Amino acid sequence: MKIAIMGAAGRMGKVLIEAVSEADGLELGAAIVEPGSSLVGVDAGEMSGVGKSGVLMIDGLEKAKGDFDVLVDFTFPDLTLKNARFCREHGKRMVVGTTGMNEAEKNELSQAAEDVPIMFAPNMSVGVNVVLNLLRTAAQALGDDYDVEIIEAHHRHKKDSPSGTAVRMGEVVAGALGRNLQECAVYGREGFVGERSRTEIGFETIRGGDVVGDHTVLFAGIGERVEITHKASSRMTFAKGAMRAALWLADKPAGLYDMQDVLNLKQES
Ligand SMILES: NC(=O)C1=CN([C@@H]2O[C@H](COP(=O)(O)OP(=O)(O)OC[C@H]3O[C@@H](n4cnc5c(N)ncnc54)[C@H](OP(=O)(O)O)[C@@H]3O)[C@@H](O)[C@H]2O)C=CC1
Ligand SMILES: O=C(O)C1=N[C@H](C(=O)O)C[C@H](O)C1
Repeated sequence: MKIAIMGAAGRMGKVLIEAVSEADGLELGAAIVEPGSSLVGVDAGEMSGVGKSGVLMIDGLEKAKGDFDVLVDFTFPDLTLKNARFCREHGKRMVVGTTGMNEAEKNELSQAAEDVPIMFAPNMSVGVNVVLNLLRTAAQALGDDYDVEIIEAHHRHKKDSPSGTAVRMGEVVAGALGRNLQECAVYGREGFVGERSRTEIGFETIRGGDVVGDHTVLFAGIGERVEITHKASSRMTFAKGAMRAALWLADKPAGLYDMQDVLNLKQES
């Protein structure tokens, strides 16, 4: 199966090229960089440090049309949606890791999935997807007596906030508590904001240095606190998840899937 990597020279792009080179059953078909990039024409394997791949980087998905089966896209919302329109038109599968999409953008991605299989997840690590199930269990057991706060930390270059993973964690906890995240989320606090309401879910964001991705969900009760934490120490954990998803999509019909489908972790909510 041939893989195209969008944003090949990005933090995730480079690691994804390495992951393709290590995966059984997958082959690098194309590596796409920003138009005008000085990396156009450079060997993608050499750029990512895995040695010559024979695939020269290009600057446009249309130039790769005949060279791939699955597009792996970890970039930014506008570009991912443009690529989804292309994949829909040309019958290509997609693995999407891009975060920071608003509701309208997510809807647009699901429309593309009416015609092609797309796996879309804010975090492709096995650990985070297991944590999502732990969070559901904890929230159901602890209930409304425990205040929920979600704290995430990422590297200084991250553009979206809070992280896609933190938002998904919030959705899972809110769902388990019978709340609507859009109504109960509070993002950061500053000034004389008054006492915390009992039903809010707070989000705190830290940005700095080279933190790959830390997430903690705090359930704070009277007399005790429960903290469920995941720490990513290498982007390879996300890249391996993306490869697993690309292989999993091979025999799937059109539709929007997530990493819990790939890992067979889906639970009744
Ligand atoms: N789902 C998951 O498991 C994970 C998701 N992510 C998400 O992945 C996304 C990317 O993260 P990260 O790799 O750190 O970001 P980067 O900014 O490092 O990577 C994005 C890359 O896309 C390139 N790019 C810009 N425009 C184009 C274009 N028109 N065509 C092709 N490439 C283009 C950028 O080039 P340039 O820099 O020159 O503009 C950059 O190299 C984020 O949304 C992040 O949250 C990250 C990790 C895990
Ligand atoms: O931008 C990142 O780096 C990451 N983004 C994802 C997110 O927004 O949740 C996943 C991971 O935490 C790394």
